[in-house]
Formats: sequence, C-alpha cells, structure tokens
Amino acid sequence: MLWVDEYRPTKLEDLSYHSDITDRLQALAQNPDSMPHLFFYGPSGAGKKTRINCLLEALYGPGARKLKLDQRTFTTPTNKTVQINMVTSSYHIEISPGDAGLNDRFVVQDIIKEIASNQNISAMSSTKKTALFKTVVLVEVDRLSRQAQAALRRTMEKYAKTCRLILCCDSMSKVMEPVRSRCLGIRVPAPTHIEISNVLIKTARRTEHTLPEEVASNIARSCDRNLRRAILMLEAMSTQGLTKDQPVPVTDWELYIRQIAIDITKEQSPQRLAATREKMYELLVNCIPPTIVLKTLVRELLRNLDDTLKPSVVEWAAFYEHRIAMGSKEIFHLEAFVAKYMALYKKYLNDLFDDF
Ligand SMILES: Nc1ncnc2c1ncn2[C@@H]1O[C@H](COP(=O)(O)OP(=O)(O)OP(=O)(O)O)[C@@H](O)[C@H]1O
Repeated sequence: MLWVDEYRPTKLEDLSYHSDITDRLQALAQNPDSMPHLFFYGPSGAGKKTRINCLLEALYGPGARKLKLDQRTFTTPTNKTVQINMVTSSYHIEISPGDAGLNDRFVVQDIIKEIASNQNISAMSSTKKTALFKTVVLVEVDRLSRQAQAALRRTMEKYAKTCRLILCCDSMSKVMEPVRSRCLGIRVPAPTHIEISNVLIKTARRTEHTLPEEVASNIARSCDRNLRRAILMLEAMSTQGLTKDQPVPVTDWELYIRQIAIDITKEQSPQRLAATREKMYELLVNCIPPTIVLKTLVRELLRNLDDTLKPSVVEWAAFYEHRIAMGSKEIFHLEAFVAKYMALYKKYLNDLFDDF
C-alpha cells in the first residue's frame, strides 16, 4: 500500500492541521441530527477526502471504514444503460457522478432516492453514537452537468430527513448557486509549507526513516502545497536514502510543460502553435488533467516573465480555465490560451523595441 493511503488519518482527533475545521467537524458529529448537507472545497491534496472520511467515522463509528467496491448499472428513460463504480459501507455511499457523462442526472436522482428509501440505520445500529441518516458522498461535483445540478437541488430538498449529502470538489464556483446555498460550505485550504514539513517528518518517523529538516522543507516547497504529492515524493526519495543533498524529483510531464513554456516564449508563430497543440494532445492522452496542464504551464511561464505582463497572463489563464470547465473540448481552450499568450508576449516585445 502507498504511504498516502497507509498513513492517512482515520479519526478526527488524529488530523494534524487546520484545527479550526476539525473542531467544527467534531461539533457537527456530536450533534448529527442538526447536521446540514455539507460542501467540502479546496485545492487538490489539501485533505478534503481525509476529513470527510474522518467525519463519517465520527458519525457512524468504525463500520464506516468497512468499505467495498461496487459497480452499479442504471437505466435511463431512453433505455440506455450507464455503469458507475462506487465505494460503499453500511452507512454511506461514495460516487463520482460526473463519470456518467450526459446521463449524470439520472444517476444522481436514482442513487439518492435509493439510499434515502433504504433500511433505516436505527434498525442496524448497535451503538447509540450512530447517526440515524445515511450519507451520500458526491466527489468531483463540479463535473456535473447543469441539468444534473438542478436535479440534485430538487432531490436534496426532498430527502433531507433520511439522507445527508456531502459534496466535494476543488472550486465551489463551478457549482450552481442554489446547490451551494443548501449546503454548509467547509473550505479546506492547502496546508502551509511548515504544516507539510511536519506531516512529512511524522510520516518518515512512522516508516522508520530519518528525514533531515532541509529535505522536508525542500519537498514542501516543491510540491505546490499538495500534501498527497509531498508524501508520494517522500516515498519515492526514501528508496535512495533521504540524504541532505538529495534533489527533489521532478516528474516527466512537468519537464515537458517546462519545455513548452520555453518554446512558446522563444518563438511566436503559427508553426510553433501547431507544434504546441501536438504536445498538449500528448499530455491529455497521458491522462494529465487539462486544468493541471494549464496551471503548470502558467507557473512555468511566470517564472521568467516581466512583472508588467504577469497580471494579464494570469487573467487570461483564469478565463480559459473557466472555459475548460464549461466547455467540452479541452484542447481548444488550451490552444487558445497558448495563442493568447503568444499574442500578449509578441505585443510586449514590439512595444519594448518601439520605445528604443
Ligand atoms: N491531516 C492530515 N494529516 C496527515 N496526512 C494527511 C492529512 N490530510 C491529508 N493527508 C494526506 O494527504 C493525502 C491527500 O489528502 P486527500 O485525499 O484528503 O486530499 P483531497 O483534498 O481530497 O485531494 P483531491 O481533491 O485531489 O482528491 C492523503 O492521502 C493523506 O495521506
């Protein structure tokens, strides 16, 4: 098992940072009847899923950790079948409804209806502590279509007594306002460098490795404040001994994007744009999510850019990130961003030479 899974905290009291969020979750778990639907949001690797699992453990006891993988088939009104993978326990169900593509609306409605009308938990609970409702955890809700979000809004009102929803995604802004306003938002910010270093040192201690503080802070600075990434880096580096001067590994796809950033800054031409499109395709077919490609590209571009140009590059990146979220062909928007960057940079160079 990878360290990220093996040493993931399972109880609220074991969570090591964001103690204010932990206190709020503890208060909710102590009074489950008044718990509203929840919406966890924050950057990738900040610890959202870990906190959701700890909350479920606090609500239902160790039974919430006895998980099994399930595959369910849904039939749409037009007789199409949709297969969805889900993780279930006796108390909750976790799905990523966005996987159902255009039929996500039926999956959302059916699954909530089904779980809300199932056996009451009081009949199966042996401990007084257990909450009396079941929970549906919907991850990556930002991938849901508008129709599915509207269906979710209606369903969450109807079954509020017998079932609670926990929604989870990176950014709340991609979810419609009526769904957001029916949930208690819990923002899980990315951990700071010091918090990441502390988790790394603790993890290394548990795996009987000695981690020098310099290496821990090097990893913390290189992981983009993503704790999952930091622990994966630590595990990879531990095979070579964790010495003081050990370099932090950079992944191949990051080097590839770094090269794209260098290329498009060196030359702005239709040929370079066409070559960049090929490279973008290659990243996408290797399952690097388009938003990660865009974010990494912007980070690399900003490294060597003049300060006057930085705000507009970031602004256009945000514009195309929104387009990626709303549209369906990611490659169009990635390419459009590159074209926009080339235009901005060329204009900047022209203005610079005009001044001389
Ligand atoms: N409080 C914590 N203490 C120690 N380790 C933690 C803590 N929170 C999270 N982690 C570690 O960080 C990893 C990533 O956390 P998690 O999967 O909860 O992030 P996430 O925000 O849900 O990410 P994503 O949005 O990408 O799914 C976990 O596998 C776990 O090992």
